[in-house]
Amino acid sequence: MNNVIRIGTRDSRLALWQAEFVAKTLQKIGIPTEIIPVKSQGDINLTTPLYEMGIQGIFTKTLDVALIENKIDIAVHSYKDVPTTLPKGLVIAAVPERGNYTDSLVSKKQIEVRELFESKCIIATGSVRRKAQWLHSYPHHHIEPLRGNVLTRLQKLETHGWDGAIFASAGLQRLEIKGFYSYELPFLPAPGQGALAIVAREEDEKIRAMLEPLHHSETGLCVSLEKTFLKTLEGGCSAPIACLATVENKRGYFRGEFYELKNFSKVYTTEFHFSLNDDAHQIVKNKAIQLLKKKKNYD
Ligand SMILES: NCc1[nH]cc(CCC(=O)O)c1CC(=O)O
Repeated sequence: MNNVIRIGTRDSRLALWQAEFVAKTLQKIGIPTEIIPVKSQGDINLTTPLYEMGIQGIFTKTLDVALIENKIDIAVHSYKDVPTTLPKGLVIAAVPERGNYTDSLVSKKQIEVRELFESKCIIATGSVRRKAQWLHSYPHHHIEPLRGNVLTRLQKLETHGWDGAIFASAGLQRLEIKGFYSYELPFLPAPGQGALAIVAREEDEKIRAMLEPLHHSETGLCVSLEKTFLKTLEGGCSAPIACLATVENKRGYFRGEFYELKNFSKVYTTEFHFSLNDDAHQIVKNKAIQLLKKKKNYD
């Protein structure tokens, strides 16, 4: 290898922004980079809802292969798109500081809270988590399926008669979306939302060392706890899952929930503090198992 880090990324505008962000950060510390965009299966098939495709890591697979075949040195992903288990030989080498982790409702017209309660609104989202959370709050609304990258989804919102669509706030901010109204929602996010994962080959010590300055350890801990929560629950149910770990004044705080698939009015929630010295992963695992037991008692 010469000294240029080859950065692989999906070719959506958001993915390219994120890869360029990592490239700039590396350049600032004197490391030259080259960006190599790659098309992913998740971007090619835009009609099937993701949760029906039944493939883990649909957005990351092509880049995993490129890494293993040594065509790129690192892959930059949205952390939430990275499956709970990476292919053998690959590791998350760095997690930069998290951006905005919230979801936002985006609309063409201004929306008043009163309207949400009084009207039968049509809201578009392709995410079963967002659908569950939205219908939990507004059971009288209708959800329309919506897939595609951020810009495609905004174009569809522009041309359809929907009242709004739900997006990750981080994506809207990174692409500096203008011309729409947007409202941050109080929902718990998808595990890892708003954070990036920089994946490298496990054996590539040199690259891993170069990435170390980009790692934000609090973000790294929080998002990996969120993935542990997801992984533990995934073993026991296929329900929509949301959670958020935060650290304030050296103290951790975790909130998690999952929804009954056939009845979104039913939600199982947990919240607890964790200390940064504890085995926080074990605590999260135990709390997730307790939550699954609660569901079994109810069934
Ligand atoms: N599902 C696709 C995806 N993966 C990451 C983001 C945005 C950035 C992030 O959440 O980290 C998005 C767009 C969205 O959910 O609206």
